[in-house]
Amino acid sequence: MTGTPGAATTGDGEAPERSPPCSPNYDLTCKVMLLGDSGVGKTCFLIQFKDGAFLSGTFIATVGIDFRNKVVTVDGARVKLQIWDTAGQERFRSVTHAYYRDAQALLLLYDITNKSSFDNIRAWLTEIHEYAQRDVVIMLLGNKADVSSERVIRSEDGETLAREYGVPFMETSAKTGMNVELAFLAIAKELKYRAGRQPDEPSFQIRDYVESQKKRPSCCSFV
Ligand SMILES: Nc1nc2c(ncn2[C@@H]2O[C@H](COP(=O)(O)OP(=O)(O)OP(=O)(O)O)[C@@H](O)[C@H]2O)c(=O)[nH]1
Repeated sequence: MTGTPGAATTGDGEAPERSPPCSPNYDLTCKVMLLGDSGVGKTCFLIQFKDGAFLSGTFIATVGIDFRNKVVTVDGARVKLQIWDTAGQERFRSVTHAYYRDAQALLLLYDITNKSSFDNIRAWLTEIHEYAQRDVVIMLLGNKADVSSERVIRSEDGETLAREYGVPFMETSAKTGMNVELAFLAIAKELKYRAGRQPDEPSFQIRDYVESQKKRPSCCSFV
């Protein structure tokens, strides 16, 4: 993705809503951010979810921040996800920090074929705790699960890290689409549940939901 450094580009030609409220009136509008090192696949992940397509070929790093909207229906409610795709490169960090505070959910990606992207997850979580809302929903995603021959991070390592931080985890592929929709649906369900919780409604546990729904890569998860 390209854009103007320091400014939000409007990928759909739609004006981004500043501080969208999670209001039961619209059914619901929620702001989700994609975070993680440069090259882990954030833009591809978003395009796969939005358009069902995979951007292969030359890697063009995101500049600044970009967004797309997509409406999903969960449990009878229409949830508009406003999804912000951030630049993973260090030099854009101060731009993206400004967007954290309005986010209700963060999808934090690493690349299962890139050890440093996994090692940097702790630093990302530190940053999240510094800049994001305290009750922000966080999900850890090990992307590029289709590239089993180049895997350097075991699925178990992702699971262990996620458990340590109390966040849901799954491996994904922006190329094949594995678990991409599920990641956003789980977020939408959680935010819908938080926004419109009825006294008689059973509680929604996002980690249990993800565990019960996620697909695992067809090949072994060991290296
Ligand atoms: N095989 C495979 N390749 C992927 C996957 N996701 C992304 N890629 C490739 O990884 C490279 C980087 O993808 P991007 O989506 O641009 O990465 P990014 O995280 O948005 O990078 P920044 O914009 O710099 O933060 C591209 O060459 C993609 O084609 C995936 O799930 N599987």
